[in-house]
Amino acid sequence: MANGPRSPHDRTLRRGLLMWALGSSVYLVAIFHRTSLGVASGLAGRRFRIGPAELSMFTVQQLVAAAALQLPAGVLVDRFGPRKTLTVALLVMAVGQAAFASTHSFPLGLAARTLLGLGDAATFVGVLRLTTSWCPERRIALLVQLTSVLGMAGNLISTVPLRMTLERLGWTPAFLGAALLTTAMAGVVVGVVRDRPHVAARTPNRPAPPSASRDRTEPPRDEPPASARRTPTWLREMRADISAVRRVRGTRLGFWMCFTGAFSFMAFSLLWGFPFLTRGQGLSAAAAGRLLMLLVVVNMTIGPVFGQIAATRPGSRVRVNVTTSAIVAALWACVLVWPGPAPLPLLILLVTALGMCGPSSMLGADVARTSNPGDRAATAAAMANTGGHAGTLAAVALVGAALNVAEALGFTDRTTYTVAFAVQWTLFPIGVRILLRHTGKLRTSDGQETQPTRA
Ligand SMILES: N[C@@H](Cc1c[nH]cn1)C(=O)NCC(=O)O
Repeated sequence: MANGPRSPHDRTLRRGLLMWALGSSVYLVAIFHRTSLGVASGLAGRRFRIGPAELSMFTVQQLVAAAALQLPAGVLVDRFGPRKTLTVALLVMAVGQAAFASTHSFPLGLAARTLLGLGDAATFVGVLRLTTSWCPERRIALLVQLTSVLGMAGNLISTVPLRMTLERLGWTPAFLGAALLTTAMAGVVVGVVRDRPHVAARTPNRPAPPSASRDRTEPPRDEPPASARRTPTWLREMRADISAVRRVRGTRLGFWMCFTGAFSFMAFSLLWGFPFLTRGQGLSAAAAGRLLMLLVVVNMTIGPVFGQIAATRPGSRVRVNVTTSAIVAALWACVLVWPGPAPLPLLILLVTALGMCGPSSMLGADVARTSNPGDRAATAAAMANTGGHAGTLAAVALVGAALNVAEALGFTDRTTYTVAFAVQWTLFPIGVRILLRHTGKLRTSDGQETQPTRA
């Protein structure tokens, strides 16, 4: 009977889902902050008295901060637990958004966006660690994709609802309100989130005992040499954790899956998609906005599908990731060689395929997670996610540099954008080639992809 007494297992599962939901809400808040400049860029230009180049610096600065802190954030999550790290991340984002709400100075604005990026860095890996600690293994891949779906909801809130709030309340109250809500969320996390079931049963910073699934190549932790003993213990242990995770081949494979899966989609959705569609392809602002909305909707729809595939057929994660990237690369090639503006159905196909890239790159984080022991889940996922950040920064920089050169040479808008996006296209063959090399290493003698397990 559904109403009968619940078993301890059911109770743990329910609490696990509550923890996941709370963690994912933190991620939603982070994605809201990450994307909140989109509809506010016109207002920001007037408020800070800056042009498009400085405006894009806000986004790039935020990305660089998130990328730089990604790996340390993963290690901190594994060491101090998701509750503390998610709380600090929320408070850092709240301070960043409050500063962004109050200042008119461009350098201070940049500092505020840096804080937003730093806080953001800990959220995805924090939720991932919370999920792996609380939920059964067979549900994790799907829940991680659903986390991303909720993140996209944060992206949606930062579009029309944020624009309406900005119009009604104005810049400072709207962003201060967002900062206040973020602080309130930190209170909820402190009050409700617990790092794992039965806290008392485990040691505080090392939740799981060394497990049989740890990489066999990992050397024993000998006494460090005298020179190394001058380094603080926490720093030595942090370095040891990072290098242990890096040595696992599945982590490196996950890195390149994230790199290849994320770069084009992220550069398009965060910065260059809108000008490409309007100035490069001649669409109206409204039509370009609808295509960017389609990108988010596809991302949210495909996430659960890829999550289910990862949960039931983990051996196909690499294939799904590579196939998605190949489709996107082929569609980009069609759009870029099309004589004149590409037809709308082709652009719709391209944007739909780009929307699949978010869930596809998440598969890389999942491969890294399952290739490492559970007490390094966040570090492993962070290392893989760094691949996505590195690819995104490379694509953003390549497109930006190519735009500058093409504009200086006096090309038309369409040619300028075609050249710039052709340059970012070159990252596909590079990423896929390295990725496939790592896949080759992951195959066993009978040709099957190995299935690394986690603690
Ligand atoms: N789907 C990935 C794409 C990405 C972005 N940066 C690095 N990879 C993703 O959303 N990861 C989670 C995140 O919030 O970074």
